[in-house]
Amino acid sequence: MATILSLSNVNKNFGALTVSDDVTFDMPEGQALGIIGPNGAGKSTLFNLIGGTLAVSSGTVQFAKQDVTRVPAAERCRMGIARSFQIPHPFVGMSVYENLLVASSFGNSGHHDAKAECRDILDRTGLLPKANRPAGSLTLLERKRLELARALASGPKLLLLDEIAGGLTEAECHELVETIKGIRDSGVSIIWIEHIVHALTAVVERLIVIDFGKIVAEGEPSKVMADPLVQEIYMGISVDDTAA
Ligand SMILES: Nc1ncnc2c1ncn2[C@@H]1O[C@H](COP(=O)(O)OP(=O)(O)OP(=O)(O)O)[C@@H](O)[C@H]1O
Repeated sequence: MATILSLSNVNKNFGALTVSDDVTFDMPEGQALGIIGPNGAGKSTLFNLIGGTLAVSSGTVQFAKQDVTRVPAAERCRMGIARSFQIPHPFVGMSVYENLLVASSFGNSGHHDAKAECRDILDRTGLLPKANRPAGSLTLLERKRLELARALASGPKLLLLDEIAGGLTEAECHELVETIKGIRDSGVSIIWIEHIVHALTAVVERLIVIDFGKIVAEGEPSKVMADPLVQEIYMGISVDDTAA
């Protein structure tokens, strides 16, 4: 399987604060990869470095066999890296459908028929009945779906999902997981940062744990979650507690 994304010794410092610390990993095309870690561990920063909204302090980012370390964010989007944000900010005065058309015109879509493609994405993300509603009138779940749909409309090869399930009810979360599984099964590579671990592990086949900007564990999700170090870092269960 070809490598879609490769990070080599990526570092990011804000003054004296190191937020990405020698991050190195390869991601095969078509993989669904989860990233977890405590608040402030540097997860969203990593997305900013992959998407190009932040420049690395050192190290390299390769996407689809090209060195994109110095490539601006808009160009990376056109190359096929799309992202959903923790807090959705759609164009609230535009319709849901128009929001997708905007994303399609800026992205990597190259669709022969962008309108038909956007309608198909609305259908796949459950937003077709809301297509002509102003984006500002959507519920939280619908806004999350729109965030996903806009990212898809840009024609991604790699989709970065930043805490997309946050704030949803259990039932809503389940609905969204099914939609993301559909995207994964269509062959789009996915990296998903999420605190709702059961939602994440329902989709991803590999998990990376970040703490203080450093990768501290990675591998098959159930094995990673059973690692005592991960339990201590992520869930506050210390090895001593379990022994008591
Ligand atoms: N532009 C910036 N300037 C200075 N410090 C920053 C900047 N962006 C992020 N940080 C700091 O970097 C650290 C990592 O932030 P980041 O948002 O990447 O963490 P996170 O793991 O995504 O957290 P959360 O789970 O809460 O979203 C935090 O201490 C944050 O305050």
